[in-house]
Amino acid sequence: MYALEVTRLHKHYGKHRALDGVDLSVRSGEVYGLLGPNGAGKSTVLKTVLGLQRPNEGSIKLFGRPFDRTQLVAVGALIETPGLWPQLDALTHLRIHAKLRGVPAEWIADALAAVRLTEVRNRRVRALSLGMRWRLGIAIALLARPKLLLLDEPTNGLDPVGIREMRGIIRSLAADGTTILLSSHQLAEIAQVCDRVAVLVAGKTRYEGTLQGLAGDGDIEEGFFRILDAGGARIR
Ligand SMILES: Nc1ncnc2c1ncn2[C@@H]1O[C@H](COP(=O)(O)OP(=O)(O)OP(=O)(O)O)[C@@H](O)[C@H]1O
Repeated sequence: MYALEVTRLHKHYGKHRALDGVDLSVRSGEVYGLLGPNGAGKSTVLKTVLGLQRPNEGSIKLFGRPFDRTQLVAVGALIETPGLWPQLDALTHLRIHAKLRGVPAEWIADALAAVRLTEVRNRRVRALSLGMRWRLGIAIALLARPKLLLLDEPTNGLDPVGIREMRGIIRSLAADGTTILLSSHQLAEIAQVCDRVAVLVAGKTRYEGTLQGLAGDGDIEEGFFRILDAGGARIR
């Protein structure tokens, strides 16, 4: 059973083909990594899956059915930076989002615990570390108990402690049954948490499979660069 299937997805901005044939198949319960250099199209894929961008061609299936917006209640996402108010505390953020989305207030405690922010729930955002702000963004995404969670570069800008913390959170969410699709341009990050990966180069899927398959006879990094070189990777 697939949580998400993306087939021959195209997104053009004028003459620029941001997505030029993307195929992905994310199995229910797995942590799936979307890898690729800057400009490869990772964020555009996530935005298209969320209905924030309309594709020019291709299809998206969520939980085995063709995409329609009503399925998005089961999808949580943190794309780019979380929109937070510096003067409000973490708990107030979650209360506001719960109210707006009709989520029972009792679910707030679970979202806080899932991202390990229970202790600092009364701290204002301006006094939270960058890692804690990211985790609050994830807590907001988790409020409605999504089956599929999309995370765009969840370790961007974090120090090693923040990165380790994020990794632990991703692993425990997956252990609890949430399917996770995360994008990164940092191979080492993906290698530590993902079951399978796709490598996008210039808007095309150039590899999909396990990390062992990506490594081939060498190491994962060599396999990754081989695919980038074969796909004509360049900064776009
Ligand atoms: N709204 C837009 N208008 C025009 N071009 C865009 C727009 N959004 C993205 N692009 C272009 O589409 C391509 C893919 O961008 P995207 O942000 O999806 O890449 P990415 O893989 O997420 O990169 P990064 O790792 O830098 O975040 C890039 O060349 C980008 O400049």
